[in-house]
Amino acid sequence: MKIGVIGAGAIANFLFEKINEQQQENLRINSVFVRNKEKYKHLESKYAVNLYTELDEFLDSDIDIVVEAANITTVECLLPTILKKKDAIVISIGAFADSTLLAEVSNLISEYKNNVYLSSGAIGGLDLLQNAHALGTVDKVTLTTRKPAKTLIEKEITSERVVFEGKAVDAIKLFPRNMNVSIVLSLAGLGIDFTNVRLIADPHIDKNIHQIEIVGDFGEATFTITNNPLPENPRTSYLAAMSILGTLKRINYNFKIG
Ligand SMILES: NC(=O)C1=CN([C@@H]2O[C@H](COP(=O)(O)OP(=O)(O)OC[C@H]3O[C@@H](n4cnc5c(N)ncnc54)[C@H](O)[C@@H]3O)[C@@H](O)[C@H]2O)C=CC1
Ligand SMILES: O=C([O-])CC(=O)C(=O)O
Repeated sequence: MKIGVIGAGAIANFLFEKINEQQQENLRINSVFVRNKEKYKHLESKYAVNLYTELDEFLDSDIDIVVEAANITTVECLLPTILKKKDAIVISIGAFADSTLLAEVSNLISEYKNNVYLSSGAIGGLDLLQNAHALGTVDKVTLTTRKPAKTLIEKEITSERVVFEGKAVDAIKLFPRNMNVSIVLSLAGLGIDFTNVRLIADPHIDKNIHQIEIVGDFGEATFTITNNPLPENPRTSYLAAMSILGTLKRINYNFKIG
C-alpha cells in the first residue's frame, strides 16, 4: 500500500522511520504534505519521499491512502477534499466533535465510496465498547486521563490537579491536543454529550495514563493504558503512533479480528 502522510511532526517521523527506514511488508510512504517545503527538505533524501504543499498534487501523487498526522484544524480543512479521491486514516479524531463535519464526511463516504479509518490512538477497548453497545445498552462510559503536569499546564505544581471534569464535547474544545481519545471513545459508544471525562495534571508521573470504565447490560469493563510518551512529543503517547501502523497493517488483511 502506497501512503501519503500529512504532517512531519512526532507521529509522522515515527511512521517515516518504522515504515520507510525499517521497512514493513507491503507498506511504503511515497508522499508527505507539509506547509513549508524548505523546512522539511531533509526528509526527501533521508526517507526517499516527495514533499508537497499543494493538496491536489499530493492527492494525485503515487499514493493509495492518506494518513493524517497533523491536528484537528487540518482534518476540518482537508478531509472533505481528500475523501473525494482517497481513503484516509485520521488520528486527530477530535475534529469529529463537530457534527457538521461528521455529517459532511458521512455524505462524502456514501458518494465517493472512500473509507475513513479512525485509529484507536492512545487507548484501546473500542471493539468491546462497540460490541457492548450493539443493542444500545451501554449506560455509562468514563475516561480518566492522567498526564505529566508539564504537558498540560505551564505553571509548576507540586500535587495533582483536575484540570477538566465534564463531557467529551467540552474536553476536546479545551484540550484539543490531549483529548482526541475522548472523541474516539465517544464515537464508539455513547456520543460526545454523554461520555464522561476527567483530565488530571500529575507532577509525579512521566506516562500518559488513560483509564476507561464501561457499564451496561453486558456487565462492566475497566481498562488502564499506561502509555510511554513519544520522545519527540511527550504529550503524545507512543501507542498513538503505533495505532496508525496497526491500522495500516490490518486494512489489507482479510482475516479480521474483533
Ligand atoms: N487519537 C489519539 O490518541 C492522539 C491523537 N493525536 C493527534 O495527532 C496529532 C499529531 O501528533 P504529533 O505528531 O505528536 O504532533 P506534532 O505537533 O509533533 O506534529 C504535528 C505536525 O503537523 C504539522 N501540521 C500542522 N498543520 C498542518 C497542515 N495543515 N499541513 C501539514 N502539516 C501540518 C505541524 O507542523 C507539525 O509538524 C496531534 O495534533 C493530535 O491532534 C495525538 C496524540 C494522540
Ligand atoms: O497521546 C495521548 O495519550 C492522548 C492524546 O494526546 C490525545 O488523545 O489527544
